[in-house]
Amino acid sequence: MTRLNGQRMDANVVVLGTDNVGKSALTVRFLTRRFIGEYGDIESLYTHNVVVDGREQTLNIWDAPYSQDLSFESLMCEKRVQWADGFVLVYSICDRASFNAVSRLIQTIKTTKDFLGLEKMPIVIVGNKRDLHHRRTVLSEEGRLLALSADCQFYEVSAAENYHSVLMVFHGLVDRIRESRVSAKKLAGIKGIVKSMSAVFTRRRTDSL
Ligand SMILES: Nc1nc2c(ncn2[C@@H]2O[C@H](COP(=O)(O)OP(=O)(O)OP(=O)(O)O)[C@@H](O)[C@H]2O)c(=O)[nH]1
Repeated sequence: MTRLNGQRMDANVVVLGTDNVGKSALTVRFLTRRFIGEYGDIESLYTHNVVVDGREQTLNIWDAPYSQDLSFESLMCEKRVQWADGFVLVYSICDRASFNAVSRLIQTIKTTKDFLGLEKMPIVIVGNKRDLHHRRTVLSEEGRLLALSADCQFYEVSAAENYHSVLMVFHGLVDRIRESRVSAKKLAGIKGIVKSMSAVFTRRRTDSL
């Protein structure tokens, strides 16, 4: 989970999406600025230090596999939601099924988060392989609309061709994680005030009896 000590923040990020959408390409591009083409299909956990808006961050990034087996996927989702401070959900703009899977993943994450009683989970949706626009089957508007309806951020990128847009994805998620931490702190503060006020009133009422 996220830790804030002064200016430094640690955050856990899960990169998720169906096979072949470019999860590893996106992650490796962010970590190394490079696109190497083939990545194998091993699950990986990386730690990376970045500076966002002048503040240092340590990101733990889990490049996670996806399962078609929905019961296994929901079990895994519980583990991931417990571990994560935010999600990068990736689809390929040339693969409609991968887009539909992102839509399902958002629902599964939200249901799991509610089940675990957690606060809002920051999510960024990424339509990858923008360079293959001649093979596009998912319109940008569809991605944008999905993000709007699920209160997520949206980016279309090409991990193959562009580092900057990939950087924006991770910086965007860091911003969202920070925002959600600030609102969680405020909420905890308000809850604390309400709790102590109701304790005072309860005491007064019992004293006057
Ligand atoms: N043209 C193009 N190809 C890409 C892009 N991103 C990834 N690829 C290619 O898509 C294939 C899959 O990329 P990966 O990064 O391995 O995808 P993944 O989602 O991690 O795949 P799994 O390991 O199966 O889960 C590879 O051949 C990449 O070279 C992109 O932006 N544009």
